[in-house]
Amino acid sequence: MTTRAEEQRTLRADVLVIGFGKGGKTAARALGRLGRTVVLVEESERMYGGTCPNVGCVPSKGMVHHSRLRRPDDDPQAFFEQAVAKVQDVREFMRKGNYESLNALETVTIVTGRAEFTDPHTVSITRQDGERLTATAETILINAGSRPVVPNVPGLRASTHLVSSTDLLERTRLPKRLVVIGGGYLGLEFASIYRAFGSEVTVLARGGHFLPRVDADVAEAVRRVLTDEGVEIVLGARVREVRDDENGAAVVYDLDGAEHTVTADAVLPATGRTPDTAGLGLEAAGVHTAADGAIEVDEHLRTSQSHIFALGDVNGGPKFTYISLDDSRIVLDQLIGDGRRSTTDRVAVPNTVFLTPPLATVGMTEREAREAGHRVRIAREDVADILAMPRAYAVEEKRGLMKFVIDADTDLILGAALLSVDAQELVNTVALAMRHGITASDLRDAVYTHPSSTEAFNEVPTVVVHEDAPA
Ligand SMILES: Cc1cc2nc3c(=O)[nH]c(=O)nc-3n(C[C@H](O)[C@H](O)[C@H](O)COP(=O)(O)OP(=O)(O)OC[C@H]3O[C@@H](n4cnc5c(N)ncnc54)[C@H](O)[C@@H]3O)c2cc1C
Ligand SMILES: NC(=O)c1ccc[n+]([C@@H]2O[C@H](COP(=O)([O-])OP(=O)(O)OC[C@H]3O[C@@H](n4cnc5c(N)ncnc54)[C@H](O)[C@@H]3O)[C@@H](O)[C@H]2O)c1
Repeated sequence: MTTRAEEQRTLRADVLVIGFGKGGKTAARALGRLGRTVVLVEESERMYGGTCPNVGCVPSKGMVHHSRLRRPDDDPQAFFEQAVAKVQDVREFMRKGNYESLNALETVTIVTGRAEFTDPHTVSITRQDGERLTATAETILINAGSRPVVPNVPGLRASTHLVSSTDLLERTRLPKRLVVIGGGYLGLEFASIYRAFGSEVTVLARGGHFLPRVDADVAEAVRRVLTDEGVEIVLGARVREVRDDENGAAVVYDLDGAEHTVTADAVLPATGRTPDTAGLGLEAAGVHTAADGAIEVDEHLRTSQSHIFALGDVNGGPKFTYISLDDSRIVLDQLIGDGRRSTTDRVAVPNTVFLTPPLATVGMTEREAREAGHRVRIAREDVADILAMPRAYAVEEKRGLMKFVIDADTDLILGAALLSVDAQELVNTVALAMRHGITASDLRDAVYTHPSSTEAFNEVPTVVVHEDAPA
């Protein structure tokens, strides 16, 4: 697409945005609507809208959905191909929508090319055909995202079977055997998706504890769901080497002092993502980075140059779309508000790993609550036993559990872990309750629609399985 901007060679604007991610596009839209001139630079025309709608949250959750529609007599390969096509249609719809909604604003100019600072107010933009433009602005927002980390395992980078999450969302060939290195958000979501599509899946997790960020009882329930579906989870595996041979990639790992090998058609490293700052020319701008490449920011997201802000994954904060969105609120508050909003305002931020059923968590674990000095009451129930929640039976998803960590002295909710149908929605209600000091008893006594999953809250807080003795 050729935009108005690309007919000119030097662009001047009030605000320059580097990267079409959630934070950048939200700020660009708000500022453009207020009459500020904005230049938004995005490296790839396939990425209008950023990671989330193109190669992240939305297509991966589309794949979760489609993988669960497969019936036993569907041909796995044909079914998979159709699912990828449907998910890519949604991506295309969103990509276009993202482009058109911003391009429709007279004040906003989208430039497709890679931006690199040449001084604190100027970037040079290189388009794919090699043409160069310059853009300069008083205020600059960096929203360049992150890229996957590929661990330094001999043979992994050279393997023809190495895949990224993006490859797995776009390719139309279902891998017969998928090996995932890493047992975090991405690794477990892709393991669950590809197993449901019919792949043999092995997860090699390096720690001895599965899901160390949740309590052991919750982690065990998640492990059971995945292993019952046929995902093989190897804990404490140290991947030593990847060797391509005639059967695929031989992934060699150490476990308990012995060497093991698992063969795969596709090997997915899911070992975290790192801020995408190499090549941005941050030194020329005088913008400081931390050792891991993250742009250093204060609680208002200002970098070491006070007119340059960093939003989203690139600033080293939690890597979620809703955090990038919240970053845009903070930056907008600095530019057009009263400047009081900051990252320290964030309380009870929920997370969801989109397994089936999803695992959603918020606040403290049982262990963290005790470490923080609380006298803890634990309420917990298996989903199949929650009489107040017939929805689990109606939709035939009775797996999982709900757990609340409650302050036994104040009745305030300190945290929750919900492995349940609809958990990605339920957790937002718990988070809101926590933020506004709504007690566990208030949550229990509220009136909810029927038959809904929220009704579980009428019951689970009453199922107390443990309370610490008074000090
Ligand atoms: C497979 C997957 C699933 C995920 N699922 C979820 C989920 O369910 N929920 C959730 O909240 N989060 C999820 N995430 C994380 C989420 O996608 C990211 O946290 C979020 O998209 C980060 O957005 P951002 O605003 O930082 O920038 P991004 O959306 O990453 O955008 C950055 C943009 O900058 C561009 N760019 C980079 N460098 C330059 C440059 N020099 N010049 C011009 N343009 C440049 C890039 O091309 C990119 O389009 C997932 C991530 C992945 C990979
Ligand atoms: N549902 C969601 O919200 C969602 C889904 C996918 C991704 N994401 C975001 O994307 C980011 C990237 O996801 P991710 O799962 O790659 O990262 P992650 O940080 O969630 O998990 C990485 C895992 O890899 C392990 N690991 C790290 N180095 C390793 C090595 N050398 N060998 C073996 N294991 C190793 C870690 O111990 C950890 O368990 C996440 O931080 C998350 O914010 C979010």
